[in-house]
Order: sequence, then C-alpha cells, then structure tokens
Amino acid sequence: MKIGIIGAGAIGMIFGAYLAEAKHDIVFYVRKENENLYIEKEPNSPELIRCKQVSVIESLFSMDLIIIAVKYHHLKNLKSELDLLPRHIPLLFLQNGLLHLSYTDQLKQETIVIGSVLLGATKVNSFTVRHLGIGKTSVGVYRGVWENADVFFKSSSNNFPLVYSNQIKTTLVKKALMNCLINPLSTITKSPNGMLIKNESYQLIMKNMYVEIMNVFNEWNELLLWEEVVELCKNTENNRSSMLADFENNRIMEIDTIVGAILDEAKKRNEVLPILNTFYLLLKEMNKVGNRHE
Ligand SMILES: NC(=O)C1=CN([C@@H]2O[C@H](COP(=O)(O)OP(=O)(O)OC[C@H]3O[C@@H](n4cnc5c(N)ncnc54)[C@H](OP(=O)(O)O)[C@@H]3O)[C@@H](O)[C@H]2O)C=CC1
Ligand SMILES: CC(C)(CO)C(=O)C(=O)O
Repeated sequence: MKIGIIGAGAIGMIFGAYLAEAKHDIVFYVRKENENLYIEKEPNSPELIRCKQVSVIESLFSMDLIIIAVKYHHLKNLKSELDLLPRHIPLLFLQNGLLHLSYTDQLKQETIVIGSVLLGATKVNSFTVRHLGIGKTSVGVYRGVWENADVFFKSSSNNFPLVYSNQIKTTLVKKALMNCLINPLSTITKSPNGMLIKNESYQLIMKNMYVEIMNVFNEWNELLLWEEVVELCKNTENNRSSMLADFENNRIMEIDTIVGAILDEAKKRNEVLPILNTFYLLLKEMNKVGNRHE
C-alpha cells in the first residue's frame, strides 16, 4: 500500500518504521524535512526508516491510506489541508483522548478509521524515534467502508502488533481512562511510566484515582481492570508519557481531550472526580508556564 503519514513525531515515526518494514511505501507529510529519519529499537542503535518526506499536501493525493499522527490540538490547523485530500482516501487517526472523534464529523472523507495505541515512543532528536515499550494498537472503522483493511492488518508483527476492534469507541474510552491514570501523574512527578508502580506512594495515588473513576463509571469495572493499568505501566516502563514529553519539551499538553473529556463525562452523571480534577487544575496551570508552543 502507499501510506501517507501526517506528522513525523514519536508515534508517526514508529508507525512509518514498522509499516515500511512490512514493505509499504511510506510518505511523511512534515512541516520541516530532515535528511533521513531513524528508529532506535534498542537505545543508541539507529536504523534508517525507508521513507520519503514531503511538505506539499498534493503529494498525498495518490495514497491508499493516510495516517494522522499529530496531537489533538494540531488538528484545527490541519483542517484546510485535510479538506484538500480526495474523499475516497481512508484517514486513520491515532490521537489519545476523545475529542478528535467529533472533529472527524466535520471532515468530508468517506472512511474514518480510529486507532488506540498502547506502545511507548519518544523522539530522542528531531530525526530519531526510540521505541520504548511494545504494545498493541487496536484499529477500527468509525465510519464508512475500509477496503484495504486486510492488507493493513497483515503488517502486524511481534514488535508492532495490530488488532481489529469492532467496538473502537469503547476501546478509545478505555485508553482515555488509562491515560487519565498514567499521564497526569507521570507529568506531575516527572517519572517514567514504570516508576508509577515501583514507587509505593505513586502507586497508591494511581489506585485511589482508579477506584474514584470506577465508582463513577461502574460499567467499566469489568472492562478496565487495575491489572491492565499496571501492565501498561510495566510494558512502557522506560517511556516518559506523551504528556510528560510535551511538558519537558516546552510544548502544550493534551489536557482537555484526555482529562477534560473524562471529567465532562463524569459531570454528565453529576459527579466530580476530585483527585482527577485536582490533577486537571494543576496541569492547566503548568500549561501556562513558560513559552509553550504547539
Ligand atoms: N508518544 C507516545 O508514547 C504515545 C502517544 N500517543 C498519542 O499519539 C499522538 C501523537 O503523539 P506523539 O507522536 O507523541 O507527538 P509528537 O509531538 O512527538 O508528534 C506530533 C508531530 O506532529 C507534527 N505536526 C503537527 N502539526 C503538523 C502539521 N500541520 N503538518 C505536519 N506535521 C505536523 C509535529 O511536527 P513538528 O515536529 O514540526 O512540531 C510533530 O512532529 C498524540 O495524540 C498522543 O497522545 C499515543 C500513545 C503513545
Ligand atoms: C501508552 C502510553 C501510556 C505510553 O506512555 C501513552 O499513551 C502516552 O504516553 O500517551
């Protein structure tokens, strides 16, 4: 398949690297081209990613699939470019959080596919991504018909597992709940994900938050087990969450689409989630510090 990837950030580059290994033709749409792009599956052993880079959106008009791997808050500026893309090209969105679902409702493309990513990845410099934790990506159709789905899923491998989800909205809410437990705490304590279960106090805070959330969203008691949260921290133990990476790189954090969206769901049930709300307020203040950029 010819696969375009908008955004050569941590997740875009991981997808590009493994999809290129699976023999797809990869074209990154970037704001600034680099000479080459690399993936480190092991620290300090960069491997070249076989791909092209372009910065004219028309170069993606002949793609079979376009993956949108930017942050949620980048999407508003990307709207005019997405509007130029042919209607028949399926778009695959990989954002954490929930608000991008309603964003896709404004797009003209016939097929919208959503992915929920459980791997860990961090950019070590502008042209190298480090894969820091293997985890599956669940992908499902949000609207339309995805003709090439079987070819895409054949790219799955042990290091880059891809699974089909026929309930992608539920999968996305589950991931947003996990991100509410991991990302704010990792950001405020400036810890890699593994520390959240190694440090007893952090683990207790995360467990209290889990109980608080489950008391409000009772139907999730069986859908999101505490053990799954612990497992995600273990699988991505050396990764710094995407929120912490944003904070440390002086970028705007994805607070509203992850934490805000879950607090809003609780509000609809006349509930407050005091611990999560406290993290939300702290993060909002942290987002104002310094000269943060998108
Ligand atoms: N990192 C992780 O471990 C995980 C991240 N996620 C989610 O994946 C999504 C992407 O996160 P992540 O990869 O970490 O983020 P990054 O900040 O590493 O990457 C975002 C990329 O988008 C690019 N971008 C923004 N706007 C445009 C544009 N208009 N045109 C072209 N490129 C653009 C940025 O380019 P530039 O370099 O020019 O700024 C940047 O390279 C987020 O929603 C995140 O929550 C999910 C699971 C794990
Ligand atoms: C999977 C996990 C928790 C990896 O750190 C993530 O989604 C993120 O960092 O945003």
